[in-house]
Amino acid sequence: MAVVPASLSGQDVGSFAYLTIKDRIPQILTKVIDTLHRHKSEFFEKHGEEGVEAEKKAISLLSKLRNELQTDKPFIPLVEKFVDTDIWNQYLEYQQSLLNESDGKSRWFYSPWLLVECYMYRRIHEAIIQSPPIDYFDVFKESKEQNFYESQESIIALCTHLQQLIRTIEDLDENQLKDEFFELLQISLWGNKCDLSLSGGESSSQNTDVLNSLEDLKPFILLNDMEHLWSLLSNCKKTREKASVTRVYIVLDNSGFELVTDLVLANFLLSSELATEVHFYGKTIPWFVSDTTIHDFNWLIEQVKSSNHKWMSKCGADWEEYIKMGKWVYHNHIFWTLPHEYCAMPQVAPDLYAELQKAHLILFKGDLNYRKLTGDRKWEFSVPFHQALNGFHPAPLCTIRTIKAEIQVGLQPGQGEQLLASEPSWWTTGKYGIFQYDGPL
Ligand SMILES: O=P(O)(O)OC[C@@]1(O)O[C@H](CO)[C@@H](O)[C@@H]1O
Ligand SMILES: [Mn+2]
Repeated sequence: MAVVPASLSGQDVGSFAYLTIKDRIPQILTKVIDTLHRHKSEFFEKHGEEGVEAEKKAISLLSKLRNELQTDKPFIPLVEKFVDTDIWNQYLEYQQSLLNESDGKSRWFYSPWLLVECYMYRRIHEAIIQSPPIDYFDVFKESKEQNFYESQESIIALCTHLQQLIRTIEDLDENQLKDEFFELLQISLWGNKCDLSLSGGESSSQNTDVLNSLEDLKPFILLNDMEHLWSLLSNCKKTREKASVTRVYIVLDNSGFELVTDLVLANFLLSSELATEVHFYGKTIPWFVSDTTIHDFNWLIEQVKSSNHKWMSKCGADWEEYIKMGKWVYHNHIFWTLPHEYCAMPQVAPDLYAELQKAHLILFKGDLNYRKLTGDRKWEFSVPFHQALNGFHPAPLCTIRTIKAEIQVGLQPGQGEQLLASEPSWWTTGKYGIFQYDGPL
């Protein structure tokens, strides 16, 4: 086993992990409770008194959770039987055993930050599934939909751009096609600024003109491996035999505007023939406020399709067609909402690892994916990405992430330290972004 650094943790007072556990997570929980309150009459209309009782139960479970968090109580096992309950409880026991070896405190401020945050979202889900008949309710749905509605203008601009591009795509030479690819990659990168967990669940939509801001944003791309993605995919296209496939997997992050940018990119991959199939992975339960579930995915495509705007609705119709034809495939797997780092995937979810090995390229969207890829550990800035992946190499992969947590590897010697000295919060605001590739060059 390779030696790896310690996990980020709320133990480090003043760190972003500490502030998240102290302020942001309780704020999100309070918002969840408030959301349930506000839906009381809807639950009554749908389920009568039973619905109101269920709402009360969910709220009391969530208030208890908030109290456990704020008084730094030990983690308790999950109780409700669900597909991942046993794996979760085993992991909690394992973490407890690690802590027993040191000071024995398996609690909110003493456990690895990644576990703490994942545990909180899993406990929210538990409170909901313990409260039938409202056990289907997505407490973050409203915020995700709001993000989509508030980004309408940018979405229209993006869809129009895509449709114009597709019309002339066959006339483009290699360099022009590459430029377009790079442009859509960057849009997908900056789309990741809009997550709702960083903003404590408050609205964080796309209202700047991202298409026209790309040049201004370029200096903030700290690592730029876009060229590797182009060589890889254009090479696949050139060497591909008739009837053979190029599969790109996108491990999705946030719904709303970010998801639109990812779908636009996925559409371009097919239209340019850089890929012949795009596979998407979302979350099986509501997660980190804005993460995409199958319901969000279907809902958003339906919304895009039913838009009054000609080009936007054309996009939605095309996307639905890709799904019907099997060119776009959406997958679910519980692994994505477990607390494990990705290097544990071959042991914990060998079926998923085997599936990922079929990809020609995997794109990991967003900050949480980066944290899980690198184990959410205190790596030195200059440690190579390949090393931080700690054996996770299912296929060539690239992370597309705006930096929103105190973890970054693969920088030039001194680069991270310099940023820290001039701008202490540089790595928690989403101002900077990366395309970081690992795979054959
Ligand atoms: O994965 P995403 O949506 O890009 O970001 C998730 C995030 O908001 O959640 C964590 C804090 O709650 C941070 O790691 C990160 O900023
Ligand atoms: Mn997210």
